[in-house]
Amino acid sequence: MINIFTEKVKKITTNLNLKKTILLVLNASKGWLILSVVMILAETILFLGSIYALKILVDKISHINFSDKNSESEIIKYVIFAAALAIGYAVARAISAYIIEVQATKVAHHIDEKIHLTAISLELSYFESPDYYDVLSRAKEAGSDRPNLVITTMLEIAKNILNLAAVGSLIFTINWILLPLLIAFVLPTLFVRIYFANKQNLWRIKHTPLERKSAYLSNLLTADVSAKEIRVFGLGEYLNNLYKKIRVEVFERNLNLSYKRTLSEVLTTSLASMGFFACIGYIAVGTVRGTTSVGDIVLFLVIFPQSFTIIQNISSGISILYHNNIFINSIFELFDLKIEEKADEKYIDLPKDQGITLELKNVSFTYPHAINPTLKNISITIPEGKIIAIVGLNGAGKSTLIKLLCKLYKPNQGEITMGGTNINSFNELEYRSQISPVFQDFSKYNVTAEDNIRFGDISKPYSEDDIIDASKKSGAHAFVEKFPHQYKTMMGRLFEDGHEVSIGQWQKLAIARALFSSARILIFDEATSALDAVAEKELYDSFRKRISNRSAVIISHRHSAIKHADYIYVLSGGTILQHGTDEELLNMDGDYAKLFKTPNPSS
Ligand SMILES: Nc1ncnc2c1ncn2[C@@H]1O[C@H](COP(=O)(O)OP(=O)(O)OP(=O)(O)O)[C@@H](O)[C@H]1O
Repeated sequence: MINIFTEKVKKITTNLNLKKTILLVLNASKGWLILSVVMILAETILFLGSIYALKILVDKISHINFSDKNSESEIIKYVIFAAALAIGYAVARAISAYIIEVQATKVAHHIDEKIHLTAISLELSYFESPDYYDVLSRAKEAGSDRPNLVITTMLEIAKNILNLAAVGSLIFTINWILLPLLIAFVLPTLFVRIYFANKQNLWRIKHTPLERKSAYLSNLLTADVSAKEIRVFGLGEYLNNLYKKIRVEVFERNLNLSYKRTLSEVLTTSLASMGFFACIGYIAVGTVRGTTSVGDIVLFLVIFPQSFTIIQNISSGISILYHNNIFINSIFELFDLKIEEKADEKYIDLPKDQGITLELKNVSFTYPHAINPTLKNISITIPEGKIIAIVGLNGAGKSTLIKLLCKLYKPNQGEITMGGTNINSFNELEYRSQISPVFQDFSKYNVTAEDNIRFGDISKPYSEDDIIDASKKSGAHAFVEKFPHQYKTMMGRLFEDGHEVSIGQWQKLAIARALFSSARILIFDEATSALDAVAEKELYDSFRKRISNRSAVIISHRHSAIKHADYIYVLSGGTILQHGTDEELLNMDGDYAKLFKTPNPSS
């Protein structure tokens, strides 16, 4: 699956993905999009009208009959008419800008939401792929405004094409030769912009990994999690130099492209200016010869800068479309992943009568991108209502096994069953609602203390008693009740009035979270590693009472945590070496006895 994804990423081309973008924006804000189109049409009509009114005004002034008493009032009428159109144009532009702003916000929210929904629905294995992070980082960058920018740019291009057609027809009324002359001089600007926009996009695709690396280093230098080590180990300067090296490399690679683009733009805009003066000369000579009017010169002087701006706008609009295309593609790439994953899956209900005994049958597993398997031919049973412990040295594969039990990864060989049915047959959410883990690298949520606990089952109706009950069982209640706002206290220091606690206290909140859930299987992966010896002993000595009749899987390096388990598996190098009760294993001459027979101070 990862390989398919990598292939898909490689296939990103610079083709414009306009149809999908339009549908996306229509989905987010149909009404506002229609309004934008209407306003753009109004703007164009008013723009044209105001310019043409100006030309008529100048012609009227230049042909004025000074003996005619009505001519003054007639001129004023034309001035008022031209002014009204110009004001109408200004108002239409302001309304358009407002509509576009509202539309942009709506689209940005819609896309952010879709990106989040897609990210949370992806299998964990996607997070193993650097390609995924490249696409995600581009999609996130694109998320807030780019699809809308593409639509507004398209509307702008459409508006400018309409304006150009209108302006072109006005130029045509002066003299037909001016139009092809102008196009010939201005067109190279357009081509140069499109060419370099395309080059810039290819450059961006190539450099996303480098950009991500520098963003990572920048984050390391500024984030709180790394602040302590950076100071203690004096890593600041070293990391900053690494960051600077990447920035300089990216800058230098981009410089060459920028240099070529600037040179080409200087040449093409000079050509356009030559065209302008050639036309001015042509009309000026025509006026002297009496073939063109003063109004024509005024019209041209107003129109030419306008038409030049319009053509510039069209070309920069096209370059914006290309420029944003890679980001838009990344968004669709991300959205498409979800559809691929979830299609055609049919689920069966969770077992009711058969119980929830979990069984791993000859399970083997290799991480995506890894060469060697982490788990080899593992068979373990977690009977309903029993406490099972898994023991092993660092890197033995214990946490990996937990990830498989949580259905975060699927085994490459063998199967995991619940109540005799392969867990792949169950709906993921439903299956996971039966499993409540405390991960080794549990999350510290910067929300209230009670929400830290409620996150164990957010669908459960709010009950303060249940929250406090779980909190007491985990040992968190003792410190939470001392907070000024008890369970309403904000945890962590990211937000105002936040209360930072020790790592052991965070861990107690994580345990309370797992206990709060109604899941029938609890998993404690090094869940008490930061607890003091007294707190850990208290927890495990009455563990059965605390978890009532639920099943549990405990992973720990401490004998005190596992000795009460009903059955213990010893894992080494991804295989089960030994299994039995604590007493049986201690009496065997194996790894378990070596680890735990000589009591250590913490056991
Ligand atoms: N995301 C990953 N991608 C590739 N390989 C991984 C990944 N996570 C772990 N591994 C590999 O799997 C092996 C087992 O890791 P695991 O975290 O399951 O060990 P563990 O028994 O829980 O160790 P510890 O006691 O240190 O927590 C590691 O040696 C590592 O090489």
